[in-house]
Amino acid sequence: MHKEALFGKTLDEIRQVVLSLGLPAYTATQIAYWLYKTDITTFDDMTNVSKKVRSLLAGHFEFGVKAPVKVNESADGTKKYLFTAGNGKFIEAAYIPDGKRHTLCVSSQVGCKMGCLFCMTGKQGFQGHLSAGEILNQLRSIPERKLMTNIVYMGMGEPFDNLDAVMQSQEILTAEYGFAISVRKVTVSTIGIVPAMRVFLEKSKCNLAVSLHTPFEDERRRLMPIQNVYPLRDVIATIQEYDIGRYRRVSFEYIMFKGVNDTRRHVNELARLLNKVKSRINLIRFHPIPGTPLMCSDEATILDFQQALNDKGIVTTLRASRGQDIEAACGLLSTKELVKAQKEDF
Ligand SMILES: C[S@@+](CC[C@H](N)C(=O)[O-])C[C@H]1O[C@@H](n2cnc3c(N)ncnc32)[C@H](O)[C@@H]1O
Ligand code: SF4
Repeated sequence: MHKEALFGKTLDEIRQVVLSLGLPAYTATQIAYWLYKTDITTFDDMTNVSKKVRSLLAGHFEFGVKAPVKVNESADGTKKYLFTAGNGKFIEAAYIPDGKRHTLCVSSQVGCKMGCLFCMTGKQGFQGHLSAGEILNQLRSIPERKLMTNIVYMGMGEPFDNLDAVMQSQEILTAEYGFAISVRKVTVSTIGIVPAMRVFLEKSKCNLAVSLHTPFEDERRRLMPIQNVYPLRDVIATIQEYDIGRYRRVSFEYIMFKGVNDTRRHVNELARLLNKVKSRINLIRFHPIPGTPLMCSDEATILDFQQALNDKGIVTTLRASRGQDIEAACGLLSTKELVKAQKEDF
């Protein structure tokens, strides 16, 4: 019999479970503590819960955390963790230490439907949604979990194509009963799915990052098919409808592609487009993937581009390229494992 996982449930949901099993309400708080504040992995380890309750829980639920199946460590300290996601499927989480900042980049789906030209996860196609528990397990089950200061939903998949699980995982990530990470330290990256983005802007206080990559709509259409459904102008107009507040951050991600989106024309159009949007731009070096003619802009061009945007009054940062020696492009490691698993099947 397939048992539902308890890990990944909100405190309210745990209360429902507890009441349905005829247990006292306070048991819910105890269970949440063991799920989200400790590193135990079985009901038996819940030592302040009676044996009877533990076996009742074990009879109805699985605990729901699982260790990574593989880890690759880069010379710069970045680690890529690989998790199974059922039936020969794999997802990745990247741990990126940087001085006092410890960032975990989590996946929200197995593969992705969006088909961006430059993305290895996109090339895998869509294989499934992750549950809130599977998203949070990427944090819960790695040795560095207690160090983590920042969580970014920038791994495999489009978070706003799996909105319910992403919102639920965020609740648990930021709640006092959960992992208690500040909303200011959590960022969700999206290709710009407008209806889900609205829900997120209304209901969550976490930061938003939008993958922009070119200010010109025809160019963006070629890089990112989603442009046909939710054009950039609608994405930006939607963001402008909301009062972003003092602490919340909206940023635009911009991968630098040589000879494609790295000219003065692009700087000028970006400045025009983002003129009235309280935001910043985060430049990203393109991590090459097999089967695409796209290349990364050269270093001098990237630095000039950054300077030119800053000169126009747009706060522009350049993301450090990390983990280059361990399949830095998100989706590469899991693709390798997927191909290996498929070969073993034959
Ligand atoms: C993998 S996506 C996941 C989040 C969401 N689906 C999105 O596109 O924003 C996170 C970021 O990685 C970027 N990205 C994808 N492939 C890349 C590559 N080969 N090199 C550098 N960045 C890449 C995306 O454009 C996006 O800004
Ligand atoms: S960049 Fe994001 S939206 Fe595009 S295919 Fe990759 S994961 Fe999906």
